[in-house]
Amino acid sequence: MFNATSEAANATSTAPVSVSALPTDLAGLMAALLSFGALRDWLKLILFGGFFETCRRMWVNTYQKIQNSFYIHAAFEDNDSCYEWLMVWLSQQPQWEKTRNIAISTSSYGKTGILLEKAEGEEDNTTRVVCLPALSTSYNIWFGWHYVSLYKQQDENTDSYYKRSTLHISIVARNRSVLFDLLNEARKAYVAAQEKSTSIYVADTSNSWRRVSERSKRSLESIILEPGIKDLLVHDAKDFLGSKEWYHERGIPFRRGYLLYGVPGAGKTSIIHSLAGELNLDIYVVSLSRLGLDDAALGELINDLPERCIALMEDIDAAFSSSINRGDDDEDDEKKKKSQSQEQGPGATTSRVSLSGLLNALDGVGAQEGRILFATTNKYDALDPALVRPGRMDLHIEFKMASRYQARELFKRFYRPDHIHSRQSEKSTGAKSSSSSETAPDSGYASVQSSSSANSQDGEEGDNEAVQQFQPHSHAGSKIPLDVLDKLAHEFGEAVPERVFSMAALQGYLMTNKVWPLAAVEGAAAWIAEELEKKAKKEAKKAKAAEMKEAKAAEVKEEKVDADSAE
Ligand SMILES: Nc1ncnc2c1ncn2[C@@H]1O[C@H](COP(=O)(O)OP(=O)(O)OP(=O)(O)O)[C@@H](O)[C@H]1O
Repeated sequence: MFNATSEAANATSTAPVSVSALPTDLAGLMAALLSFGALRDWLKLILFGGFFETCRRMWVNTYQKIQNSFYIHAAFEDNDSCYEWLMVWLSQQPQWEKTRNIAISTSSYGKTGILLEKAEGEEDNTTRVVCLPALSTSYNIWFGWHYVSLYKQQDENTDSYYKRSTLHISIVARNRSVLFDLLNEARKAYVAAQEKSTSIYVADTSNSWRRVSERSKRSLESIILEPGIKDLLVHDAKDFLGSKEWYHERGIPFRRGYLLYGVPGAGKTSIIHSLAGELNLDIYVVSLSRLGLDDAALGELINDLPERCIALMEDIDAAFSSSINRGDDDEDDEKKKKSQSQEQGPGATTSRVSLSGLLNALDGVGAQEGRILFATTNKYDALDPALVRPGRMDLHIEFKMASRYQARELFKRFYRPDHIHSRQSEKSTGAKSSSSSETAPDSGYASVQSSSSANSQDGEEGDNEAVQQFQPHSHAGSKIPLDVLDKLAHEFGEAVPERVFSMAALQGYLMTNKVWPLAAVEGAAAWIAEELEKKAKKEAKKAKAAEMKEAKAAEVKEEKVDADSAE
């Protein structure tokens, strides 16, 4: 039966048409074409197919139009601040907690996220994790009365190792103001989460800024500088940030640069972090010696800085002169450089940024307005005058070795009872504070030291030796009365020679007597003598090395003269 039918069909479709019978008019032509069975079927298929496709497209277009008239769509790229605001906001939404398909990240913001439990044997744990949208997954949540759909998508077209992703948001709303309400709320959540920390950004391999960590804010009181320096910096930076109009009216580029120079370990980096916390600014670290960074990439990075931020360039001298080392540590640096070049392979250079590239990036046409630049160096004289001229680096501040005043204040701050520390930090964040002249109740194991002070003055110090050797790395601070503390601080200040040790070195020494102020004072003279001896040895070694180098150079010169005269 089947064969009979198909044969009949073949007979119809393959019937020969004589060429002489070909019609000449259009109707005849159509009739002739339609006389081919297969062609007729194809035509029907095309007509029906076309009809249905047109209907489908009309439906999709109409649906999209209807949807667009009810929805607001917005896209947020992950290198933009808005993206981070939304992540913080999202991680705080109660509805978000019920989401089952999520991405987990340890990059929490401030106190957002879930605090993980301590592992066995671990003393403390501060690791928090946040639940973020997973890639290629749709989520629906409510923002007030508005239905919000979220979708995170990865950009597959980028060549770099780090793939960008974009968060798409659709809100059921006829008015765009809802989107801005959401952004306002997200930003507030972000600022609140950041209240006690500063975000640090660095450039990734594709030259985009990426938030890599956050640091707890450090109070300005914890940085001890000569009187007036901190105030100068804080007032100058605050004044600058509030003077946008003033700059614009006078046609002066709205940028400010600070150059902090001087000995290592004097507090240059610390004051920058502290100031960032005080001014509520994030820090963008520009690493001039990053492999692969060239003039164009640097310009791009500087242009991409947000309007209010701190751009930090540490050791700005090192980027332009490979022969420059950091002070005393010539040998260490030489070793470091060698191992770096071995790691990076042959032919790898530390930086391809030129001085003119940096100058252009700093104040070229595209340079971001409103940013504060902080540059640090240990080699002030090695810097090109063009780099440090006003307009690029407006304020130059020298950081010296510790004075007696600084040593005294460091001691007081180091051993101050904990409750005064916390009151001070409350004060620095604007909370109520009480008089600092309050005396702490003298109890607890640190008071063993106080009594030991009395004992030792009486010549009975043997019994406490074992206690003193135990250096508890605990959370408890000293509980010494403030008047005793002042007295000990004065003694410590007197023992420390003026402008010989860095603040970092003094802090390092006090760390060896973490909760024993008296032991710190008593041991200061011995420590100082030891350190001075080490310094003298180092100097002598350095002088000898320089002498040998000179002698070798003279020898080579002599040999050359001999060779020339022999010729
Ligand atoms: N003036 C200071 N007041 C309080 N602490 C200080 C001071 N200077 C240094 N320190 C302490 O010493 C350590 C090193 O300080 P910091 O990194 O800020 O020094 P630096 O001048 O930036 O050094 P480098 O030039 O090597 O980068 C920090 O832990 C900091 O707490």
